[in-house]
Amino acid sequence: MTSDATGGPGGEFPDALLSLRDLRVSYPGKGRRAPRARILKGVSLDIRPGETLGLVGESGSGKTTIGRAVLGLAPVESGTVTFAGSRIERAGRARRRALARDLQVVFQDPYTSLNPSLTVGDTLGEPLLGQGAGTKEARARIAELLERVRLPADAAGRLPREFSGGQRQRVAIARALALRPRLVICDEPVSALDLTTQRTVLELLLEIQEETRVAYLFVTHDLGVVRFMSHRVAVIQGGELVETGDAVQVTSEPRHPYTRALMLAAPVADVREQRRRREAAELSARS
Ligand SMILES: Nc1ncnc2c1ncn2[C@@H]1O[C@H](COP(=O)(O)OP(=O)(O)OP(=O)(O)O)[C@@H](O)[C@H]1O
Repeated sequence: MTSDATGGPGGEFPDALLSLRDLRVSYPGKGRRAPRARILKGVSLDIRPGETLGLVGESGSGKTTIGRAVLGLAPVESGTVTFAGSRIERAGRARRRALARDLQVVFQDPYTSLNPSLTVGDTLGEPLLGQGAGTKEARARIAELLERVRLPADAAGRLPREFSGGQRQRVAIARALALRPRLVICDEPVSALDLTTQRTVLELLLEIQEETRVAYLFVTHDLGVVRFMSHRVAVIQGGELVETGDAVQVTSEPRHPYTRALMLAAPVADVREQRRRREAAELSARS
């Protein structure tokens, strides 16, 4: 079966910024004779400019692998990845370097994703200088970025260890934004943060999207977060997309049994809300 989060039956989004078609990723088996481990089994999805596609599914379902395949970090067996009109699934190193202008990533763990020996200024300056900016231009852009993510200007001279998890994640976001990308892959960007900090970082990402029209592929296992952030949601199970659609519709009236099960498994503090969800899921299962 081919999984599909495109514009509908045969209805691709003609204005898509990123399109995956029948994408298959597999890794060599562990032993010499072991079969390859098939991780993505024919995934198709579209993301339009300025849009957030939330990608949800349980641990091991292949969410991160989709992001890695787009970034050229997972072995694509077959299928296509088209970004801004060009096929990139087999892009070499030079093309990848050029693509870094438009395609960036924010990882889950702000404690390991930043180089501990680089100051925040050097962390933000690296991509700018690497793409040919002059020192003065880079310095101005660093100041702008720090202000954008609401860090003080003197943060530039400090090391990551001097910052909290939420502040570090804001540095990681600033670094991803440095080159004004068109798409940022956000791989569980708030899962390592406490709830209040999560909210601040998510709101920051939304503000930035409003200002810049950046698109996000937003990977998360948290249905509350996905609903808050996404325009559309794709649900992945065992390397296949099982349901896709408008974020509110998928999270409040899921059609696929797997999505319903995910919804029921999602922790909610409020017992009445838990009951409401269960009843809604049962109703929708009957209809
Ligand atoms: N380099 C690799 N070699 C072999 N198998 C891999 C490799 N990377 C990932 N996998 C396997 O691919 C499957 C999907 O992993 P992936 O990280 O995409 O899942 P996920 O949905 O992002 O999970 P999580 O929410 O736990 O991060 C897992 O079974 C994982 O063990």
